[in-house]
Amino acid sequence: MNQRARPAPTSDSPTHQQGSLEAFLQSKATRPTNQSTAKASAAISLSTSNDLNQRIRVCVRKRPLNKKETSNQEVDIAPLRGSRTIELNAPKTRIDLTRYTETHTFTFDDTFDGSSSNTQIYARTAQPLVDYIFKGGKATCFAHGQTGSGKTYTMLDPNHGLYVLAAQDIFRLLSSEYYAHLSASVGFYEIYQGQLFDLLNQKAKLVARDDGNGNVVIAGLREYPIGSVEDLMSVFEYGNQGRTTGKTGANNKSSRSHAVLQILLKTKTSPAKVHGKLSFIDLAGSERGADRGDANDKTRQEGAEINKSLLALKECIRALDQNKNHTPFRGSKLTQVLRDSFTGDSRTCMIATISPNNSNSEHTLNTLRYADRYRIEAIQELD
Ligand SMILES: Nc1ncnc2c1ncn2[C@@H]1O[C@H](COP(=O)(O)OP(=O)(O)OP(=O)(O)O)[C@@H](O)[C@H]1O
Repeated sequence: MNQRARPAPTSDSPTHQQGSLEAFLQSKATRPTNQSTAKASAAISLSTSNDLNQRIRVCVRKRPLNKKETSNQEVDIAPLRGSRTIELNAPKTRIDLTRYTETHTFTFDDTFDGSSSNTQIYARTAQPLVDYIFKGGKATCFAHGQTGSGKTYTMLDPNHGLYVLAAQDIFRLLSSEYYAHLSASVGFYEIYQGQLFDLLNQKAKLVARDDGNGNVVIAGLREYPIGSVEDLMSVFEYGNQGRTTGKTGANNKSSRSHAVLQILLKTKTSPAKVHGKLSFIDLAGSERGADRGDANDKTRQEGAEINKSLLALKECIRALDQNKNHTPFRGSKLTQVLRDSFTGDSRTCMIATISPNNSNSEHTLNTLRYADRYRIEAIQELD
């Protein structure tokens, strides 16, 4: 039986029992903060090597086999070959029921296996983006992959997600005299069933608009000033409690929405100007009917909407890949919001997350193919 971790909002009337962000932060102020997770990270190199300075980087992260997969005697069918190449040995069955293996090989900017930590991944994915926003740019780091493959673990894990590691560097840089004119603030929203909801403002409905210069503006989004890593973690904790998750056959705490956490660097002038923006996007996972387990209507409807928006994202990647004049960004709220991550001089890092086991080979091939398309787009840009 499918169980929801918490009630999900309906499209036109989001349900939420959350108090305000201020009340939440006040209640936390009386509790000790988790200092151990906010240790200063290794020194950031402001002159990152050239291979990390591409406009688009595409990396793959393979998670370890989980307990269930191991006890089902599943095996890892996606060995890494060096630091950039991954092989997928997909099990196949012929019409006469004989079995064979189909091998696919892909090369990306970086590949990581189950032994890689978030800190190692951060250094090759989001850290260069932190550098970039301090130089005045816009950057996006997003995770894409099937349900249960490790997107949330990578991007938005409350203690060691890439956003925490980025915040450690951001506040270290902000504490230097060189950046004394800048301050940070955070916005956090989810895209659920084709609509935007503010996770820092009791799920108020938001509207995505084009500002006329090709920039996407989320009208009404609450931006909360933050002065430390602990501040950001508390604000995130509050917002994350409102995020729509549910239990599916593939993941006990599956994200049923796309979540966007954006950290803004602003000048301390009046009015303040946006100096740089870094968005972390944790996409809801692509799923098949079987992944949903014993799903109710709502879970099925959510799954259909998730797949529809991810399909729109794939259409955009395909259009970019084929150099089409028109890229269908208007195809979904997700692609509308992601639009300025794909165009202009913004920097983007896609982390394609995959499951290693044989029964997910179809999904894994699909994820690797789209990540590959996106990378070809990046290479064409360089030519
Ligand atoms: N690299 C990893 N090392 C150890 N455990 C991991 C790793 N990646 C994911 N996991 C574990 O696998 C489970 C699923 O991960 P996660 O929730 O991040 O998947 P997801 O891709 O965000 O799924 P969904 O799309 O359903 O939200 C979690 O229990 C998580 O802790």
